[in-house]
This record gives sequence, structure tokens and C-alpha cells, in this order.
Amino acid sequence: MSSVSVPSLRAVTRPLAELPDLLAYADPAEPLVWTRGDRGCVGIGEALRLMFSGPDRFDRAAAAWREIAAAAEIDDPVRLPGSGLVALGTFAFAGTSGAQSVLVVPRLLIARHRGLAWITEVTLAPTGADAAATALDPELPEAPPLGGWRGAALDVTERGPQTDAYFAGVREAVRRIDDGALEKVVLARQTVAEIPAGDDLRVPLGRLAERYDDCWTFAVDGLIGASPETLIRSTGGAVSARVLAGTRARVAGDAAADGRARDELLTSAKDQHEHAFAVQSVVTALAPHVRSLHTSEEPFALRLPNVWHLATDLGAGLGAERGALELVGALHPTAAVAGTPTGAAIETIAELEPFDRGRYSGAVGWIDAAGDGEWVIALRCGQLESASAGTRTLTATAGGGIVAGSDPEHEFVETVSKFRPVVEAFSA
Ligand SMILES: C=C(O[C@@H]1C=C(C(=O)O)C=C[C@H]1O)C(=O)O
Repeated sequence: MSSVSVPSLRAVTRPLAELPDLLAYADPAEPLVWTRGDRGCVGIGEALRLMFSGPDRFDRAAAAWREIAAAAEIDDPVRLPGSGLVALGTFAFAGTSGAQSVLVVPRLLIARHRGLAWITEVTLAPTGADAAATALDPELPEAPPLGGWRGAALDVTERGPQTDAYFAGVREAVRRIDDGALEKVVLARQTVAEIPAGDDLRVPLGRLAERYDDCWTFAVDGLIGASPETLIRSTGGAVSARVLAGTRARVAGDAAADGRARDELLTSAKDQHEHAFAVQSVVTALAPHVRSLHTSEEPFALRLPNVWHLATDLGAGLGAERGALELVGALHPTAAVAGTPTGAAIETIAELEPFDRGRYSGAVGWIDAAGDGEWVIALRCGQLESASAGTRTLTATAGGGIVAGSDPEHEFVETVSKFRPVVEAFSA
């Protein structure tokens, strides 16, 4: 971005006296949402939208954001990560994807961090006029009335040409792994459904936020889901990440069998091995950019409503002059969504998956003017597009790591568990 075209934004943040019900304020048709438990934000309207594509999309977005943040006029007495100027974003998985990667600066942002809440209004800075004279304190708008919900029936167990291609891909991946071409590759499959155009998307978002309270529930530019995997969180100089690899379906209504599924995951040599690879890939990518990198000693079992995951948390101090978006670019794609080694895995995905992943398994999150932000891997999600006047298409994607000895049938069943958050959230 040349300096001539840098828009000059003005952001005014004010604390809110009461804690808002964030989701209630989201746009029913084009929600802009980032929430987990008693934290998060909801955007209303758009002050600015930046679009990127290609292999250098992260670098160009990070550079553009640095310039915009530097040029912005920010009146922010709250001074917390996520107050002042904020953009929400979603980035495509592949550098070759036809899907746009976007950063959106909402016109209004209502945010909450535990017991504190604030509102930020962003406008194009007035030129020539006395900015102070035109500035008004942003006010909480009326929440839109709750609309209807008819939902979509996503069938994720049906077999057909699409699943045939998935099974063939998994078998071929195992063959290539046996031949020594690569160690691990993550293969995914897609399913498509239609929802009525008038449906109020706060309904599925509310379900996701309630059921998946250990996950980040998000809605950015039609990408809607709840991800358990923190790619990077960088706030006030502290960096953290959560690496997941290794999955078992939860067993509903049978605590003993559910406990056995968890123990089997914790003691599986195959899963521990795959997990170690995923952790190593994040450590290697992150190490040059941070100080005092440490990981939880042993992987732990993360319990979600649909699955158990082997999980490792990482913590570090931020190195000099790095913002969250630069770290996202350095980390993406991790072995959790591509494989090992990365280059061979990306090529294998391009050859064996018969579709463009779009934003699935890319990054979704937010960034503020200081470079603080939170980004998760876009998993357990679906992308909504406008189809015809009356309907919108929902494309949901889920996958899993293929390693030596992976069984295609078993991998298919694992994807069914990973589709569950979206299937249930969008059901009638
Ligand atoms: C690829 C997905 O999930 C990833 C793959 C996992 C696995 O193979 O065990 C576990 C968590 C995620 O890192 C997905 O949800 O689509």
C-alpha cells in the first residue's frame, strides 16, 4: 500500500456503564462477531474493508495495518487490548485460493472483557475541520429484533461422489506416506446446504457460543464457526498458542466409555507422535519471533462437547517489533492443518482435495492498533455466500491428519465429529 492511499481513520472509544449482551447487537444477516465466554466483540457496519490474496497476503495485510494504525487518530481512555482501532479478519488457507482474505474495520465495535465493556466508533478523520468539534461520544445502538430461523439440514454421513473422492484421497495419502514422500498430511471434505436468506444468523452463533464456551465463536465476512485452536494470541507483550492434534469422538451418555476414549487418546503412540510433530512445527515457526518460549510438559486431553483433542499450550514473551498479524503469517500453515513437511503437505492437499478450501483452516481473528490480537485456526466452521434471492449457500469443511497406518473409514468418522458444531448450530 502506498502512503498516499492510507486512509486516515478516527477511532473514539468510551467505556460502557453496563455489560452488553454482545450477540444481541450483531447484524442478523452479516454478523461480525468474536466471542468466548465473558470476552469478545461485535462489529456493526463497516468503516473500512481491505482485501488481499496470494502467497504474501499475510505480509501485505500486516504492512497495510501498520500504516493504517500509524495514521489513525485514536481517542482511547480504555487502553486495553481490543480497545481503540480494531480490525476483524479472515485469511484463506492457500496462497492460490480464489477466496479473498479480508480485514474489516467496523464502524461501531461493542466489546467486553470480563467485567469491563466499551464501545468504539470509527469514522474517516475529518480533513480541515476541527476534529474535536465534530467528535461525539459513541452510543450503544438499538439491538435488532430477533428474526426467524429455519436453518439448514447438513448431511455429513451420506456417501456419494464427494465422499468417494475423500476416501480415494486418504488411501493415496497413506500410499505416499508409506513411500516416504511425506510424514503427515491433513485432508478435508466439504458438504453444502442452503439456508433461507432471511434467517437470523445470531441463532447459530448463540448456539455455538453457548455449547462451545472453550472455543472462539466467530463470524467474519460470512465465515461462521467455533474453533478450539488458538493460532496466536499476542496481548501486552505476552504470546500464547494452543496446538491440537489427535482426536477421539466423545461418547454421549456413557461416562465410562467416554473416559476410555480419552485415555486411549492420551496413551496412543500414533497420536502422541502426530501431536509432537504439530507442536514442533509451531515451536520452530514461533521461536525466531519470541523470547522464553515454553510449552506445557505433557499434552493434555481437551474436552469439547463433540471431541477429545490432544492439546499443548505454548507461552512466550513477544520479541521486538512484532504484531499478531506478523506472527500469524510466520505460523501459517501449521502441521495441524497442512502436515509435515509443510511444502510437500501443501502440494499433496492441492493434488488430493478436489476443492478450494477458501478460508477453512486459514486464520480468523482480530488486531488492534498496537498490534495486539487473537487469531484462531478457522476450524469447525462454514462459509456462507449469497446464492439466489431467497437462499444462501453454506459450505462446511472438516478434516484430519493422515499419517502412516491411518484408516480411511476411521478418518471419515472423525470428520463427522468435527462437523458436529456446524451441523447442530445450523439445524432447524
Ligand atoms: C483439521 C481439523 O482439525 C485439526 C486436526 C486434528 C486431528 O487431526 O486430530 C485435530 C485438531 C485440529 O488441529 C478440522 O477440524 O477440520
